[in-house]
Amino acid sequence: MSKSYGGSDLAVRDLDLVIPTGSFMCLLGPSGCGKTTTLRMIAGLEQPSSGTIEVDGRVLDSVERGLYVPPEKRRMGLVFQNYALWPHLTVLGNTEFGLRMRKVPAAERRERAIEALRMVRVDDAMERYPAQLSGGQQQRVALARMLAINPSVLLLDEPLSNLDARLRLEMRAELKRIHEESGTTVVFVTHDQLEAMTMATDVAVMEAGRLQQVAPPMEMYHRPANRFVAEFVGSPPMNLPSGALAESLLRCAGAGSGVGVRPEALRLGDPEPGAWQEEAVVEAVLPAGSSWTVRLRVLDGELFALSFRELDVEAGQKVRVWARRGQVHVFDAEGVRV
Ligand SMILES: Nc1ncnc2c1ncn2[C@@H]1O[C@H](COP(=O)(O)OP(=O)(O)OP(=O)(O)O)[C@@H](O)[C@H]1O
Repeated sequence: MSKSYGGSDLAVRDLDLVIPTGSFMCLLGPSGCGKTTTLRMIAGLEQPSSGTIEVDGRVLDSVERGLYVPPEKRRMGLVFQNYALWPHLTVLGNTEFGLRMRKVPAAERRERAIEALRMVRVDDAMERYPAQLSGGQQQRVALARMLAINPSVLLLDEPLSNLDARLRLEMRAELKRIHEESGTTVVFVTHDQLEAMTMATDVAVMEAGRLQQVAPPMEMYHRPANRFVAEFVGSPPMNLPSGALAESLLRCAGAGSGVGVRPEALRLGDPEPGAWQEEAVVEAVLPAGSSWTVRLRVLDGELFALSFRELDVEAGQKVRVWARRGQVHVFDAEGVRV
C-alpha cells in the first residue's frame, strides 16, 4: 500500500509487509519515515491512497475495490504516546470503559477488566484514580484498557517515550511478558533501535516511506540488508570508513564500494591468522563501567572499538587493531550488503 497526504510526497511508498499472527512487530525508523502513518492505516484512522490491508484473510481496506472498514469494526486496540485515561474514573472504571462501549454485560465486563489489570499487574490499585498513579502504572492501565477488549491486534505508537529510563526498561520487559502471555499480535512503532531489538520478534526498518528490511532482530543486526540498516541498528553505530582505511578493509573482506565493521568486532592485540589488521593509535579511552570504548586513528580515518573486558591501553599508545574477515560488512555502489 501507499499513502500520500493531500497529493503531496508519498509518506509511505509501496509498503509490502506481512505481520505474522502472534508476532511482536516493531516498525523502526527515524522521525518522519512513515511509521505512524502505517500504524494509523492499519487502525483505520487513515485510508491508504492505493493498495490493500488484510487481517486474517479479511480485507479491511481496498482502494481499488472501494472497500473501507471503520476503526471500531477492526477489533484492534490502539495505545498512543499520550495515553489519556479518564480522570474521573477509577482504574477499574477506565479498564471497563471500552467494554461498556461495546455493551458487554456488567459481570463479564468486570471479570475481563480485572483479568487485564492482573496481567499488567495493577490489580492492587483498581479503586484508585489516574492522578494517584505513577507514570508507569498509568501506562499499564492504558494497556489493560486495550487488552480487556481482547483485540486481535494491539497497536502501540511509542507508548514508552514519556517514561524515564528506568521505567522504560521495566516496561519493555513487561510488554514482552504480556505479549508472550496474551499471544496477541503486537505492532509497535518506535524510533529507538534498542527498544525494537529488545522486544520485537520481527523488526521492519523504514526510511523515507520505504521499507528497508524485515527480519528478526538478531538477523537484522548480523546481516543488515543495506548501509542504512547497518548504521541505524546497533549502538554505538557501525564504523563506516572511507578512503585508505576502507580500501584496507576491502582488500581483506572482498570487492565492493563500501565497508562497515561493528565496534565490538574490532579487537586490539595479536591478530588471528587471516584477519584484517592495521596499526592504530589510541586517541581516547572511554570506560563505561561494564564496557570500554576506544577511539582509534587508523591510516587516514578513525574507528570506534568496543570491548566488554577491561582494556589495558591509554591515549597515545600504538596498538594493532584487527577483525575477523567474516565480521567485515561489504556494500555495493547502491549501499546493498554483498
Ligand atoms: N496528517 C498529515 N498531513 C500531512 N502530512 C502528514 C500528516 N501526517 C504525517 N505527514 C507526513 O508524512 C510523513 C510520515 O509521517 P509519520 O508521522 O508517519 O512518520 P513517523 O515515522 O511516524 O515519524 P515520527 O517518529 O516523527 O512520528 C512525514 O513527512 C509527515 O510530515
